[in-house]
Amino acid sequence: MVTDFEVRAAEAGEFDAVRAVFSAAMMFELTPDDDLARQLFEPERTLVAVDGGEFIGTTLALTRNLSVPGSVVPAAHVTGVGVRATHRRRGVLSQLMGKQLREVPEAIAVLWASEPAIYGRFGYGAAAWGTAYEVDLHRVGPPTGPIRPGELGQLTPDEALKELPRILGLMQQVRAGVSDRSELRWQKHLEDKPDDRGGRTALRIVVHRDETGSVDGYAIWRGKMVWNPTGPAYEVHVEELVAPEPTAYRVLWQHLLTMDLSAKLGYGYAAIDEPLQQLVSTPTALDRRVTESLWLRVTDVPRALQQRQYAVPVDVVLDVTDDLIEANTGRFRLTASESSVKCERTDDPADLTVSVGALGAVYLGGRPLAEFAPTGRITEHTAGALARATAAFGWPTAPVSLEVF
Ligand SMILES: CC(=O)SCCNC(=O)CCNC(=O)[C@H](O)C(C)(C)COP(=O)(O)OP(=O)(O)OC[C@H]1O[C@@H](n2cnc3c(N)ncnc32)[C@H](O)[C@@H]1OP(=O)(O)O
Repeated sequence: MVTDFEVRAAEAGEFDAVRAVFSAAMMFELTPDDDLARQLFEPERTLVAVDGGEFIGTTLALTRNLSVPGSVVPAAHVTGVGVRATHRRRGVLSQLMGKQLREVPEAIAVLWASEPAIYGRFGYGAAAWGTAYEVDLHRVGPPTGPIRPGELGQLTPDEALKELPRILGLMQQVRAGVSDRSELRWQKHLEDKPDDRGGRTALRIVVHRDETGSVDGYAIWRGKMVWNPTGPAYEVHVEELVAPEPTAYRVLWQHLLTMDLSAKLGYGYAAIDEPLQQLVSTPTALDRRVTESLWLRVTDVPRALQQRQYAVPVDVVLDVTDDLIEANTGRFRLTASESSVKCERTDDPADLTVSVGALGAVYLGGRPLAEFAPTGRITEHTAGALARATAAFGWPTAPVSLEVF
């Protein structure tokens, strides 16, 4: 064990040192200056492990909101987790993560994991599962239907900065798991540095307009020119498609799936229940690969359970186990009706014992609570309580996370 290192909040001037640790751990080259990333740096929400003056580990908690069933709430967006290879497996991450999870003011924390094996031990659960598509455009059978002249248009990044945040906000009302973006974060999202294009074109931002001319959906994509001996086989790479309104959704996908010269389309952020599967004639041509996307950690049980909505009324006493956060352990009564939700500590006997990791996994309504019973992470003490709680924690649409942060 490394025992003589210090874990503390970063200081304003330590952006470069923090970035150097993370880039070394993740094996990517630093770009010379990244002005927007520097402006987005939140030193007081960044923890560093320092050993004799050397930075050996980091973790960041970004200040952002996340949609959860029936609401949009603050969620610590954890990223930048890295420990120098020379100091691995000596407890550095454990110290950083323990301090971070005990101290963040938000009732939940979320992250995308580089490797799924890392975060379960810290009480995170895989709360949203995403689907990556690699679409065979010759086979897929795209959606069909009329497209009015003027219904589709293209925006510059500056124009997009004015229109897109509103659409993302509407999307947060439709699906859990969607993170908001501040103006600065939107600028970073649309920054489009040539080095980040991976051999593809610059960003193209296509929008759908409703009959009044108002933007109600958008797609951000890039193309890649590919010529085979037999002819063109271009690739369309969709980076984001947000269209909560059904016509906008259909028309945008119709547009992208019928792009001239193209043979393949890639999209990495589809939901498990992505409606596109119902709109194409050959869903198998979407070639779907399912992976965990958003991991979620409940850091304050009563506050977290009280700030989401439930699919059906419920009254259940949960006995929560949590090895890391003492205040989370014990019995809590969750009472939810159509008009109110309450979660309070209680001395009443437990209906269910549940690990904090299982609570995180079901928090966004993407996994059934009952799935965890055979794993030992949930025990039923009152007959029928598991079925009732499973129905309440579920949600009609699956959560989706639209970006790796
Ligand atoms: C949200 C994000 O930013 S995702 C990015 C995560 N970062 C990376 O993947 C970069 C490369 N890797 C690293 O920087 C480091 O190896 C880390 C951060 C993954 C782990 O840091 P360490 O300081 O080595 O972790 P630490 O010593 O505290 O390990 C705690 C436990 O987790 C286990 N563990 C650590 N890393 C891994 C891993 N990649 N896979 C499986 N288990 C792991 C350890 O074996 C240890 O288990 P134990 O308690 O049973 O002995």
